[in-house]
Amino acid sequence: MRPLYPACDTMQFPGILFDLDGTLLDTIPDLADAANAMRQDMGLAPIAEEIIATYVGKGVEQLVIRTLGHEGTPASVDMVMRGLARYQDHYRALNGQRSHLYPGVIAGLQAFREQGARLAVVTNKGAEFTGPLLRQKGLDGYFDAVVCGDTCERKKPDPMPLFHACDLLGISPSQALFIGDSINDALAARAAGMRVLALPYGYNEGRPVQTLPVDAIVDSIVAAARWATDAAPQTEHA
Ligand SMILES: O=C(O)COP(=O)(O)O
Ligand SMILES: [Mg+2]
Repeated sequence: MRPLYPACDTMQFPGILFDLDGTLLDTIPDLADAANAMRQDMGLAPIAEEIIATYVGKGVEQLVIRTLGHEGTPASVDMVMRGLARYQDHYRALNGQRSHLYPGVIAGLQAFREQGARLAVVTNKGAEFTGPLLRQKGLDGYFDAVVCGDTCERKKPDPMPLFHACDLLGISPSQALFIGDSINDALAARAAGMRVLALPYGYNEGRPVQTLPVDAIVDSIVAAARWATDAAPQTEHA
């Protein structure tokens, strides 16, 4: 019987786009330390790392707004502006200190490279912090493109940074696989017309990863590389 989707003669996914925080690196310890240092500067008590993890995902402005509004009263614009400056100063000093790679990341990136795929990072973290962090953790050599939260006019869940990454890789969105940990990744990938996988160990703004509209949940980046070759149904590329 003819398969539903004819197999293509090139590799299944010529381009793989990766989220950063909660997908490649566990960055919560440093994000939480910086957020609590900001709170202390502003006369507020520290909050638990697990709570701050639920505030991560939509970029630094939302992290600051959510962290300052933790007690239930939304912070004023002036407070948010002051908090943002304090937070950035602290994160500049703390970035990478207690962050670490998740198991299987390096082996998974190598597996994707061996498949011949071009790789990109698409993160909502600012460029000022992303480059140094990738270098510090020995990840920078794997990627042909890095798109950050302030590279494009809009962040994930908007598809704009994903389209930009595809342009930089020289592929069409339908040729890309997105690998992330949150609703922002899933919605951005779906809006871009990409296949998408989720990792269960990241930060999905406090919601179960099983609720995400993704093609599959995989345990690690190595498992994602296996899925890309074995499990994914063949699709026709534009
Ligand atoms: O900065 C954030 O809010 C999250 O970053 P991410 O897109 O790499 O998960
Ligand atoms: Mg993430």
